[in-house]
Amino acid sequence: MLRSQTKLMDLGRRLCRSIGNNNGSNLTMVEVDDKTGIATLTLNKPPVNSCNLELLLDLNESIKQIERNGSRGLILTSSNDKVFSSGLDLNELHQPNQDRLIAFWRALQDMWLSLFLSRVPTAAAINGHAIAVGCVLATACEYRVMLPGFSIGIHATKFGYVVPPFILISYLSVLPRYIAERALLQGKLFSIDEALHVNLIDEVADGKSDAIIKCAKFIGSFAKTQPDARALTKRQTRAQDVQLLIKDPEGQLRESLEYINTPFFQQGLEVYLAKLKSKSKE
Ligand SMILES: CCCCCCCCCCC/C=C/C(=O)SCCNC(=O)CCNC(=O)[C@H](O)C(C)(C)COP(=O)(O)OP(=O)(O)OC[C@H]1O[C@@H](n2cnc3c(N)ncnc32)[C@H](O)[C@@H]1OP(=O)(O)O
Repeated sequence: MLRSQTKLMDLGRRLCRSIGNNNGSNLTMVEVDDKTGIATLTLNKPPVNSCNLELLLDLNESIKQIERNGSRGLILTSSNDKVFSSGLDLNELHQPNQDRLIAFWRALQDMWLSLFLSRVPTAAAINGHAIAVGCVLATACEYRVMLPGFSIGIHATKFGYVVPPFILISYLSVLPRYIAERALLQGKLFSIDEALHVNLIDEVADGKSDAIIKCAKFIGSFAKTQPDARALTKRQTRAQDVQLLIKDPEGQLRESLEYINTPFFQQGLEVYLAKLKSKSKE
């Protein structure tokens, strides 16, 4: 092999370094680009990145790991080329074991706070459908780039789910109130053109690598800012949004659990899950 070829291969190997998140699972993967210092955090729970307890814990650990290792930014994406995330794993909510449900909802609240308040610049390369909490993951980031042909939004009310305040806030942090309210009440899923029109997403990309490049460019726009000043300013800007969850996480947990355990919610969920299963068998 030519020396120049070996050099190129070494460079390729050096460009992205995988870092673990200490728990040895592959539910999320983190790779840091050695050149830019930007970490790509990939959701990797087949088939559709539905967020169960393990994925939420793993995601939270990876976000913290990225902050600890001094990465310059975080790009959230998916290993599935059709689905960014299908939202909460509905099996976690259906006839739940109460201890697991408590752990699950705590993990959801904690993960959202970690991502929403992350010290580093965050961007989502949305390379597939981003449904309900899938959309919440994207809106917790500071910037969104999406590929055409997919849907994004929170359609909970269509299926009889009330949305908890932090999910509401993740919409209100990127959309004007009247648009957020209307979309939530309609249970609307946005096409890419609609999402771009209301600024639910910032840019359209023509492929995953293009989306990652655009996200990296956004993160690069903070190169001349002082990281601590940026992080503190972000925290202050978002302080009101997180007040409820930070001041009273257990109260928020209790309210959600009470609602999830109602026969009304459980019956509706049963019908929805059956529909989802029969659709996937068509
Ligand atoms: C006052 C306080 C109130 C508190 C209230 C708290 C409780 C309410 C919570 C309200 C907020 C809700 C948030 C959520 O995130 S709920 C999740 C909503 N998500 C969905 O509805 C997505 C459903 N899925 C789809 O539409 C499609 O799967 C998708 C477009 C994402 C992909 O389609 P595709 O054709 O590629 O894949 P399949 O549909 O064949 O799915 C493959 C298998 O995966 C299963 N699946 C899909 N999504 C989920 C899910 N979210 N949870 C669990 N399982 C899911 C699907 O059934 C298939 O399974 P099988 O292969 O086994 O049949």
